[in-house]
Amino acid sequence: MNQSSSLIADSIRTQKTSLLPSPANPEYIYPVELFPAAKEFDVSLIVPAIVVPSKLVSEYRKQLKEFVLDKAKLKVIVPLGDDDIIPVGLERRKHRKILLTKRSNIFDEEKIAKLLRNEGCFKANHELSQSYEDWSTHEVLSRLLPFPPNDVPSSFEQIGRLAHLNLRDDLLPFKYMIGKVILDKNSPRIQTVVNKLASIESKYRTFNMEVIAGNKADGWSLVSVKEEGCQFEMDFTKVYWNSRLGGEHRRLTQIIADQAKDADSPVIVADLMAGIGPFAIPLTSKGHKIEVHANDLNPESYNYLLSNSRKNRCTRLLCYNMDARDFCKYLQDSGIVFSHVIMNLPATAPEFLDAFRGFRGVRLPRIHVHCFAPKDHNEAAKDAVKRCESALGCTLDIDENQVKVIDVRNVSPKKNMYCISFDLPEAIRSVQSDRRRQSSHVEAKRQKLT
Ligand SMILES: C[S@@+](CC[C@H](N)C(=O)[O-])C[C@H]1O[C@@H](n2cnc3c(N)ncnc32)[C@H](O)[C@@H]1O
Repeated sequence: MNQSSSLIADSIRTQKTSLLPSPANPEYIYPVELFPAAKEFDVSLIVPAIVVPSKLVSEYRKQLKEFVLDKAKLKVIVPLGDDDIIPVGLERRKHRKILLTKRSNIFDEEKIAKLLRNEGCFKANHELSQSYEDWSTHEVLSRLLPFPPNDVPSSFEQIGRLAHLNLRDDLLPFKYMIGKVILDKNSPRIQTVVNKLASIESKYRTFNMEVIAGNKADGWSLVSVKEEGCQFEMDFTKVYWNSRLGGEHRRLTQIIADQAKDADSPVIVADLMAGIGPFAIPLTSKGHKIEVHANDLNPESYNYLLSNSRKNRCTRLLCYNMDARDFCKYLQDSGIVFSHVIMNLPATAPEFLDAFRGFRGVRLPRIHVHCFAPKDHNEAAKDAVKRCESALGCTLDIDENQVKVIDVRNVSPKKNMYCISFDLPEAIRSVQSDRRRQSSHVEAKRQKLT
């Protein structure tokens, strides 16, 4: 909180705080129309101001930048009120007040003192009335929660009209209050606030969530999201979606789309764990010469993949509902010659590479496999290569197989998500499907990743 805001906060700290939510009433869901704590934010205080001619207001504001009151949502240029005293000869309506930070000696500051010598500029005060609506989410929660401002949540992941939080354990007693403030400050853009109940462990990478504020009527979890110019509809409680992966979806689709520009025939892509299609749909809805075979094990994801494909008028998108290993074999058996494979199931995707053992396709594809690994990039790269080699049953040559490891996103204090891309090695063709027999062979031939 900046100096001005903290002064305002100090002034309300002296007021009655009995209505503040506390761990004593943790299960209290705040009514939509009334927030008991809201009136704690009604505050009135006097701040210094400088009155300047209206036509020079932007110029003077720039000059006084460091002294102007800095508080979210606050108008710092205001007209003169009837109570403001104005020197004889000056016209009230042709002047504006610039509100300044509340320092006792503000008018002694050299820049302000100099400005006051200009015609039409003079000192004033301003009575500032603030209410709950005028405070930012962070300011309100910093005031209400018994934590230092740095430990107060104010951001969230947005999925259409839903705000999705993953609150720390010590914040759970305050979850309904946090939900209510986030809803108030972001409505109508946000209509429901949910908190994740447990870490993602399910087979389909979905998770349980609790509505902590807002609309929870039937259909609350049906959302529509825009990414890469495409519209995705889904039931957020039934399929996987992560808005934080937008950058990765763009990066990989761009690489493939760029290659398709120079290709004579369509580039064929196999998306083994496609979800509702954040790679597959942009690749096939924009007229690129790209054909995607997109698969997901979750029947709900498959259904949304189909409906989103229709909605976005995707050409050359074929959808499947199979296990990724079976799907990989199916594509080979069908003689489909794919040149890129996307595998985004970071917890276990590298292990699925065993499905390529004894590869029979006429062309060895480029693989893009996502995984979690330690923060340190070199350590992560070694880790990722080792997991891939172990599942493939043969080694990867950094140069020959064009191995690249990209940092995708920060996941937790110790873990990042990465994407490892490589050309499937020729040696995979002669690897048999017995994983146990191959792993010692890989250990012996392991290369050092530099
Ligand atoms: C992390 S999500 C990624 C989805 C999508 N690629 C994206 O970027 O949003 C992983 C997906 O893998 C699917 N999945 C899990 N196990 C699978 C399996 N054995 N075969 C195919 N898909 C699987 C899940 O249903 C989920 O949609």
